[in-house]
Amino acid sequence: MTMSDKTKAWNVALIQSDIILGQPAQNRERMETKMEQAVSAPEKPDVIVLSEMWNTGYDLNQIGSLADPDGKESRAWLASFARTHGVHIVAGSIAEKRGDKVYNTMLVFDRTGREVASYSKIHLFRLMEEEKHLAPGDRAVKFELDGIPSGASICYDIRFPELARTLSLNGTEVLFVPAEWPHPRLHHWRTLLMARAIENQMYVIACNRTGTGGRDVFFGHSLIIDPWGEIVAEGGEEEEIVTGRVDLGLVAEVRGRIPVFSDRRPSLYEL
Ligand SMILES: O=C(O)CCC(=O)C(=O)O
Repeated sequence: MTMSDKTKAWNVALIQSDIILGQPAQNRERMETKMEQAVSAPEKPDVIVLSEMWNTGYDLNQIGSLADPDGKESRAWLASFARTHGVHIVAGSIAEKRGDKVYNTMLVFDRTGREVASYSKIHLFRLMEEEKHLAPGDRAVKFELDGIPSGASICYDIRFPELARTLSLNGTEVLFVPAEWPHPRLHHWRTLLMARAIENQMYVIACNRTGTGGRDVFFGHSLIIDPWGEIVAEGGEEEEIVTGRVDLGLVAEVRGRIPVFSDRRPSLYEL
């Protein structure tokens, strides 16, 4: 199926799941089972979204040996799942080994199984010592699914409004945000996601993990927020598949109602 105009809607399924620290094979099996469950639902999803670093969790001390070399194994099964079930997959992010470095990389497949984007997290999170073990990506990434301009952000990236702004100024209508965001910063998570949606007048679709990893307790609360800042769906603190329907025509409507993009004064934004 192709989507030629932007008045269409997507059913979205966020796989809000726990992650077993340092166990890529078990995590893959668990993800696949939950994704099978998502595509078997009566409202079959158009897009499935996973959370951040779902293959390894933050097992940073072993990350060099656990990371998927060139993301090959993850890419193969995700592409095959997307093709088999005719579903887009914003496959959260994986620990991906490239050369002697490890990246926190988002992979995106369309419903034919074609990889349409990969994005390595550009802002590494010092509070979890990411910068000591991972290498940062070096570019922002936008892509299309069904012709809908979409953008990539991973977890901590949402604290940098410049990234979401750059993406929206370049046409992005849907921002995907896989995360491993822990307590006690639930209000930061919800407020920042809400702000990115309202200020950029775009959908924000964010999938956060649950469970514990080391000292961190992850609270779920995956969110789908519309371009007016209304919550379409929100998870609780436990594992679940969070689903919602996204009306892609709403972006143009909201952008027409309050024309912030044409009201910008970029020449005055420098001191
Ligand atoms: O910014 C935060 O509070 C959480 C960020 C985070 O956990 C991450 O980027 O992995």
